[in-house]
Amino acid sequence: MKHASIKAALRTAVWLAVLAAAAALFLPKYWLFLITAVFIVGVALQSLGIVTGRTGMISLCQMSFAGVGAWVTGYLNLYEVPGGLVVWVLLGGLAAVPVGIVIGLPALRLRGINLAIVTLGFAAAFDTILATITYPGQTTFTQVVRPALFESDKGYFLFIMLVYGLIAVALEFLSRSRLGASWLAVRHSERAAAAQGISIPMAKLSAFAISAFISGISGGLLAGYLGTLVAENFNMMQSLALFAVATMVGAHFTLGAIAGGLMITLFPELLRRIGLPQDVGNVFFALGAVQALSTGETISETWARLGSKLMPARLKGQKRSTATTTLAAPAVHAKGTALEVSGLTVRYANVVALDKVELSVPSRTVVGLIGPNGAGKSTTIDAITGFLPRYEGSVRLDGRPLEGLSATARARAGVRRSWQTTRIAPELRVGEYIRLAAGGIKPGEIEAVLEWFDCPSPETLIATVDAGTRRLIDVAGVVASRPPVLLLDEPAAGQSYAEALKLGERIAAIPEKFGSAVLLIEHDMDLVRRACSAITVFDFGRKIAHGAPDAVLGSVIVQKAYMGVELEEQAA
Ligand SMILES: Nc1ncnc2c1ncn2[C@@H]1O[C@H](COP(=O)(O)OP(=O)(O)OP(=O)(O)O)[C@@H](O)[C@H]1O
Repeated sequence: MKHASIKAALRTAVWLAVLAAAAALFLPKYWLFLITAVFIVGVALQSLGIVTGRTGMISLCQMSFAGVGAWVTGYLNLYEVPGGLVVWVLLGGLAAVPVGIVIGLPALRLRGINLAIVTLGFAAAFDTILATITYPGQTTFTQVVRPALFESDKGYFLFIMLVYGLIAVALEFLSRSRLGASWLAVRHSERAAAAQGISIPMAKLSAFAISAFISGISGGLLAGYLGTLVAENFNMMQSLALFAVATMVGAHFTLGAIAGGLMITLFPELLRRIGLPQDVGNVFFALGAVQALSTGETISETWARLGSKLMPARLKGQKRSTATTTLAAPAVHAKGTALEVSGLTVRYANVVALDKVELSVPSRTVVGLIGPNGAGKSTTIDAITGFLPRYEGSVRLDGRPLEGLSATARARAGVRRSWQTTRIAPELRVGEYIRLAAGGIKPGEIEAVLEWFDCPSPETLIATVDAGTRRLIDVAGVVASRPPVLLLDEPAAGQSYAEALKLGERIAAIPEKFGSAVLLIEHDMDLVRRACSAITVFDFGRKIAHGAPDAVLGSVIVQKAYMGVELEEQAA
């Protein structure tokens, strides 16, 4: 995984260096000056890519963070603080961090349009503040001093390319780190992310903080580019245009950020040359954003899709290496009852979904939980894993009550689950997902788990695998974390009959190979027979049977629950 990050980072660094050298050598002075702005805007777009593209939160105040960075840079320049532009820009970025965190706080509770209103409100408030103050050096026309080595316009272009490259490389590493994967997981499904033990507040606030830092840097770079700044450089309309372009191009991709920078910088130039009003640009950006939202695909993703069609199959990373890997020894958990549910009652308004049910899963066993549709099986899993606001009764893990713990805390304590519908972020690679799901797992162990489940190689993009395989990867991630208890909610959905039976065999072997106990919800009775040593049956929110699979599945009460009146009619 580390190897892949280094390769990706090197690739990015090399082609950016080639681009910089070609531009510096062949572009005329005026165009070089314009292209410098492209990459400064590209930095701002990269910052928005973190918060919006990667984490799925709307930020309409990104240029306000840039404004903070620019203001601090201008101030430090005015007072000739030692260190020069590099230090001032970094301090400007740091100054934007607390602002980013404060703006990020409402994101812990708000989503979508509500978060958009809050961030837009901040941008409007920032506009008002800027209208009453001036940028340091604005009235005295004090120019922000560029670093001595990069003073000329060509030099400053190379300086900007250096900064852009450093940020792009850092983001390559970040996007393949657990933090980067957790942002994508949060964007895709907050519930699934919490079930993996990810702290949602931490993921959201870190995204806002790092995004504000990079945006603050872009403001400082702009100060060095223009020399003096005015409030209009950072107003609300700039933030809105940035958001629209980021949505259109996919600013969390290095190429997308550059394409967005080109549009924002060169479009006004083009409009000026053909004599059209500048507002036409905003209309175009808005239409592009609507197009990307309605097709669900940004320009970068379209390029990637078309590019992958042209790529030879051998480069796509679908095949796992043939070398066989060995699973680590099973985890050692407490003996006795791993999971104990007593008197569990759940109501949805007038519907009693669960009525004082009892359930227990001994350690290192597989227990099936079956019942007709609406019997209360998923509700039981939701209650155990902390996804219901309230329930009556108690849930104990290795004898310890879980009441009062959030979903994240329960997952960290060792109750892990999969979902009826797969909730893996498609932008992740298989190995990144397993690492995200299983915490501090070693690369060799990731390979071994994937091999054991017959899943694609770690480098395979989730988006490229079919629904049945995604479910298998989902289960592999939960199993790889080797918790005391794992709850699998219909893991065979989307699999063929043969695949389901094979999965049944694998699930039966989980306690021995990984040390975990399993509570398995399934409708496929052949799979249940293969996997489980005991079965509990629910009907209408009550426990109606428990025991060995053959005895339970052969009992009249269970058959009646499944076939209802049909059986009564046959008996009559
Ligand atoms: N959010 C909800 N609001 C209201 N009622 C709900 C809600 N979720 C579940 N129910 C009701 O609670 C009962 C149990 O539902 P649950 O989804 O737990 O059943 P299940 O056994 O998992 O069914 P299936 O096999 O179809 O997934 C059903 O009557 C269902 O309609």
